[in-house]
Amino acid sequence: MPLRLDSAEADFEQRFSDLLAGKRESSKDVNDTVAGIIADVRARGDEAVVELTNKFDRAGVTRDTLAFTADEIAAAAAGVPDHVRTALQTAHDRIKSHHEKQKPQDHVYTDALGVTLGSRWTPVDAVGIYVPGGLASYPSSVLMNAVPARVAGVSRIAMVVPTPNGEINPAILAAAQIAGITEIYRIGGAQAVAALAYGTETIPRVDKVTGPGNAYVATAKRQVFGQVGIDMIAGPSEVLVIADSSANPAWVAADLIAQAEHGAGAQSILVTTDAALAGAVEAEVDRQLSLLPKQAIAREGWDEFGAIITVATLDQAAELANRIASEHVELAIDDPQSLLPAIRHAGAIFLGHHTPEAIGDYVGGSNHVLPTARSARFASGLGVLDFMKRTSLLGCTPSSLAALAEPAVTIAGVEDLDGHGRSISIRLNR
Ligand SMILES: NC(=O)c1ccc[n+]([C@@H]2O[C@H](COP(=O)([O-])OP(=O)(O)OC[C@H]3O[C@@H](n4cnc5c(N)ncnc54)[C@H](O)[C@@H]3O)[C@@H](O)[C@H]2O)c1
Ligand SMILES: N[C@H](CO)Cc1c[nH]c[nH+]1
Ligand SMILES: [Zn+2]
Repeated sequence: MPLRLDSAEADFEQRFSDLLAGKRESSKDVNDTVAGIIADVRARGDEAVVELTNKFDRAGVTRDTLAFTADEIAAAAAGVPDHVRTALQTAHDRIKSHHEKQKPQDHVYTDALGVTLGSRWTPVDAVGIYVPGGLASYPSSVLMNAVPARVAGVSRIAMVVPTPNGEINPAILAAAQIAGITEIYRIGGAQAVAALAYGTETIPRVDKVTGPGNAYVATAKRQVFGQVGIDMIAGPSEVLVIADSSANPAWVAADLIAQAEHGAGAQSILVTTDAALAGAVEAEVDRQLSLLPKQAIAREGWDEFGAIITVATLDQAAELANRIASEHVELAIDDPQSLLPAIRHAGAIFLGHHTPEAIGDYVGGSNHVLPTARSARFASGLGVLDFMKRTSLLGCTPSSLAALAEPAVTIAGVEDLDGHGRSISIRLNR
């Protein structure tokens, strides 16, 4: 049974706070396990990666088979049916076209004093992209990571993907081929993140690790941050649907199930102004779950982490959505534009009855790697800027340096840093 809350009830605030505080991702156990795995990979390199991969994924890898060969990639991709390849190519092209619009411009100008100021954008040299693959396989996540990296101009992209029982969905390799990725390793979980961050004999280290994954992957990214950059925490998937009486209960139920189906801590929440709709959606989720191939996973997620919240007004729904700061927020109302300004914290917003979140997972063109676990309060979805960095530029002439010298030397004085002051004053013709 999902949690049922009603904002009119006296204990609502307490129960809502408990929902916010609920941990789906990073228990102490996961933190400790991940710290052990990272230390092991740092100490023993390939040997640890091979051992851990065979332990957790039963992948049957050796040091020599950690990387897919070019022939393996080509053969698997060639076996993918034409309609799947076409769908992946459509997704690729739409993601690429949208992300190309995110490419930042360098900006340089000279101010009234004659000081040149500006920003220059350059790509990260080497990135590791994580493609999840424990409970499900995600060819779409290959594209969501790889396309913005390529648009940014990253020169080395190393992809990791777990191969449970030694198996890979060929569509993963077809997506990689479409996106032009050639360096691919059969590894996942915390050991893959550690290998990318610290390097092993076989896997050269990268500068940044991006991509979604389960609690082990998300925790590993947190723990290697600093050694490498990370995009954000994109952990177990979430959706929050705001619906009023204009919503179709069967459609809303289908969207809640679509996230619960991700399993491994995924969360689906309905916030509605219509108590009758709340009941209808709950019954409909039950009915649709019984038709779903992944019924057990989705039902577990819905029962454990799902919630249905009844509120008085759409403004109140928006306020709760901001406090939850969900990865995905759907506005299942007739006039989504009217509520849009009120939604301030969300990884992505889906507008109106005809925009199921799943269209954004695949072919909408926007990125599906999005901040989870309330991190949409301060983080954004994956994009081209995650694969670039901004360097500031500054240039003085003799006269603009002279004009700025006095306040600079004064501040150096109050900071008691005479060396700083001297490096400025030494240049002045006095
Ligand atoms: N936020 C996003 O953008 C986004 C996108 C796609 C998927 N997802 C999420 O990614 C996740 C994918 O999870 P998944 O499990 O299918 O694949 P995954 O690749 O993230 O995790 C599989 C790995 O977890 C590790 N692991 C599993 N159990 C372990 C244990 N007991 N101890 C140590 N390591 C262990 C193994 O190394 C295994 O290779 C889901 O939660 C899904 O919601 C998020
Ligand atoms: N909903 C997931 C997190 O945004 C992404 C995904 C990939 N494939 C299916 N779904
Ligand atoms: Zn999804």
